[in-house]
Amino acid sequence: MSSVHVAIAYYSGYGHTLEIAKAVADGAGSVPGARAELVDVAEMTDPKWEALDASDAIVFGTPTYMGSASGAFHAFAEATSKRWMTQRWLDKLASGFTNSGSMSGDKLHTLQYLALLAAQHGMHWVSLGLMPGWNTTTSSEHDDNRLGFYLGAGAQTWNDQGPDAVHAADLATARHLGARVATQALRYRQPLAS
Ligand SMILES: Cc1cc2nc3c(=O)[nH]c(=O)nc-3n(C[C@H](O)[C@H](O)[C@H](O)COP(=O)(O)O)c2cc1C
Repeated sequence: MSSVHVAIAYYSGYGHTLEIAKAVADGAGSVPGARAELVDVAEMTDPKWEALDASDAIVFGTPTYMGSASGAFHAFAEATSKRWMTQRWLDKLASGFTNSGSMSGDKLHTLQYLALLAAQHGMHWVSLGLMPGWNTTTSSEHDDNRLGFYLGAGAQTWNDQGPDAVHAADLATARHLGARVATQALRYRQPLAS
């Protein structure tokens, strides 16, 4: 069986987004033939860059700070320009997630930014692939995709709570995203029918 490598390139200032990143990795790693690797973009090293270069898919993750990706994630994104110059990541799969204090908190802008970053690298964006939850009188905040994103996974954690308070539904949604990216990476590896 072919195997695929899903890298989760994340930043987390206070540990909340790290919990989401770990759930994405759990989901990716749960797919037979896939392995997942967490890459903290605040501490990039040559081996970490090489791991991203060698991956089949990169899932970008960052908290939303001031309506966009965090400054540290932006610094990483700027550093990827060396890869952009040679289109080193051309045709890899990509996806993304973000987490913030408010239900909206302008997270969509962060996901759109991550998708643009992927597009600049010529990567293929994998959407969340879940119907929105918590949007009828009979649904609940415990539904997968409770915040109703399509582009990637969006999570919300209370500003006065620690990382252990990350919502179980957001973790489940993140696991779904990781599994979906790994599954798509395995499909993408299949030879084209002649
Ligand atoms: C500098 C800063 C800016 C923030 N801006 C936003 C924002 O625009 N929208 C929002 O909903 N939450 C915002 N927050 C809250 C964080 O997104 C939230 O605390 C998140 O869980 C932090 O994740 P982390 O622990 O992985 O850093 C901000 C927090 C900080 C520290």
